[in-house]
Amino acid sequence: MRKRYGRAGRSRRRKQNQTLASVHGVNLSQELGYIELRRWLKQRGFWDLYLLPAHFSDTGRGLMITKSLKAGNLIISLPVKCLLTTWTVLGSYMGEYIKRWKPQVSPLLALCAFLISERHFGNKSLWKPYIDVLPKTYTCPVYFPEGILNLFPGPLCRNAQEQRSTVQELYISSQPFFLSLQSLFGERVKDIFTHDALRWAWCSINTRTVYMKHPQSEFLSREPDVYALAPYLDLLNHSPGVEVTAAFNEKSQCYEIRTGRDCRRYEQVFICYGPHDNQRLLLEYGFIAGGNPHSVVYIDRDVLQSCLLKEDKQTAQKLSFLMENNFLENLTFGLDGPSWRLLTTLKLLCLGPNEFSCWKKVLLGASVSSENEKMSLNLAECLCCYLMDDNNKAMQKISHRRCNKLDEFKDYLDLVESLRREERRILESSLETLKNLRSAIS
Ligand SMILES: C[S@@+](CC[C@H](N)C(=O)[O-])C[C@H]1O[C@@H](n2cnc3c(N)ncnc32)[C@H](O)[C@@H]1O
Repeated sequence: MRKRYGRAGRSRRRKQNQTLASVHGVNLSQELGYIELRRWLKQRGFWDLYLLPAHFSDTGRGLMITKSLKAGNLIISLPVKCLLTTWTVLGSYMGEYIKRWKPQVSPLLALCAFLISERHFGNKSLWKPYIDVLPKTYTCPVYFPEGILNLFPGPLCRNAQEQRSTVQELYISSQPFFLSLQSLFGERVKDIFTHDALRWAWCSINTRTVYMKHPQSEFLSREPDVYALAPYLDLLNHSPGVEVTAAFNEKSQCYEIRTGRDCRRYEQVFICYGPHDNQRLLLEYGFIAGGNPHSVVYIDRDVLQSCLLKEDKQTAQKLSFLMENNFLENLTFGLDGPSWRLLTTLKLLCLGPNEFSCWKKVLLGASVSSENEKMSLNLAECLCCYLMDDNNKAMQKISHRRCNKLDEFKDYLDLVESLRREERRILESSLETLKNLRSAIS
């Protein structure tokens, strides 16, 4: 008989279940797609009893380990036969077409074309069990509706637009090559190699490949050939705090990942995709990591300019000096306050007319005058408040969008909102640090 709980008890139980689902996940290994995938991998020499696909409430699909691991243990070792690389493509039915094509296609385009083609072949595809478990859609900016991109912070918005243009240009410039593949298909290639299909393939490669350097092929253009799609291994999610070593082992001919720390039984195993901040994670992988220690808030040049109180001839000179020396790039606030780069830039901008000759001192981290220290902290605070205001306005627009019941956009709005919330946390913390710094010098 089921136990009856009071309201507090029910709420406690719900919270416990949520924690369990986020930590332990719901085992997916009995679903047909994963049974087929594991059978297919076994035929190619990979079998792992301890690593199971599971759904986790906080990160979505990932891999759960059913035995504990010690630091240095292998998480996964995937034989080369399971990897999908440009070698696979060049050795396939598409290889002859690629080898003949001039100008040579890039490694990325070769992989995209192969993925699209294999998805199209469905049951006839040798890679079907893998293609079947790939996401059908992605949450990278190239998938975002135009109206929602404007809710991103400025620098991310620009990078997102660039990503859309990259895919659009690749689609347009690849048309002649796609047309050259016509004899492989019964249908019109225009209906197979659509913009939507290319966007899907591009995101599959961008979000899922592992780094694996291949020797330059004479049949491909000279762009770096560093991609390997790694079925099953690519179910591993990212956590900024974990340490792993990952590389192709020439001796075992397997792509291997080792854990840098102990992993507990029945928990999700994470790897680290790199020390990326949340804007980068959203741009490249379509998600953000809560509490990401690498996260920062970027300051645009025009935001900096609009916070400079009085713009005189000297300010213009200083700005062009800073720009020439690349000092206006990567100016950030982090959880521990303004970055060294930001503070140095602000100190340079706040040098008085008779302090201008001391710029080297500023670069060496020495104090020029208490007036300069005060003014640069004031400017930092002004920037922080400006960004906070921008953040509040974006949050208001997000909630306004939600009121308009645009449910189809929910996932995208959730993502922007999480990013904005994380950025607000950073700005609040930076403001606190700035207050402390100011009271320390006054
Ligand atoms: C290599 S795949 C990992 C497996 C993926 N979750 C899946 O279901 O196929 C990378 C993608 O997983 C998702 N992802 C990875 N780490 C995540 C995390 N910590 N939180 C949320 N999503 C994550 C992102 O969508 C990312 O583009």
